[in-house]
Amino acid sequence: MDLFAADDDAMQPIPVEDGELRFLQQLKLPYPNAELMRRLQEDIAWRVETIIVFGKEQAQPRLSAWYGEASYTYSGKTFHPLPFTPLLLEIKAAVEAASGCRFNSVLLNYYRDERDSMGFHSDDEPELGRNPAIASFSLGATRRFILKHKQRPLDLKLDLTDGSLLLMAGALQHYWRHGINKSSRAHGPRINLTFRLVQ
Ligand SMILES: O=C(O)CCC(=O)C(=O)O
Ligand SMILES: [Fe+2]
Repeated sequence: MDLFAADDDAMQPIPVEDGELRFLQQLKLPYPNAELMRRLQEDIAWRVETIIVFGKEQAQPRLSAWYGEASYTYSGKTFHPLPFTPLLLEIKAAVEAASGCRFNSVLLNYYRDERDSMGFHSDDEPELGRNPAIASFSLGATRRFILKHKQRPLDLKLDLTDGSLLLMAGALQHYWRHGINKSSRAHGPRINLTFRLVQ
């Protein structure tokens, strides 16, 4: 066996300071991406979450859902997840095999079109522990994932394509924020799943 042969199933490092990023173009799963996308669109209990901005309730500009085994606080709200579905368990197993990390919960986000977005944040809640590994699986339309360093004028832009897996690890959440801006160009629907290990 050639240990140094190019391995299409291995996550490749993306050079970044103050943290770790790894990327895989296509996560191996027993279903085509389009079928996974359709099943998740239909079967997930999608909700519009609200957040309080300057004392006013505002709908988040996307749909979301939590599944898994542990409740979790995010943007100041505590979520009580639904139990993993068989399909989510299959995806989780594939994500764990590719990343070598273990996860017990997933936040799903559904960007309906180019007007949906995710504000800049770090996934640094105490429940995630120090230097959490977070695996982000994308389906559907390509959207640009932007990372901005908190202390230095550095940014990084990654186009997250259909079927791709991004792993954020090491001190990344400590030093960087990430988000997805609205786009002025038309985009179809996109679903993103971020797998986490909640302590
Ligand atoms: O949709 C994405 O790619 C990012 C999702 C994200 O940052 C999160 O769920 O915390
Ligand atoms: Fe995030």
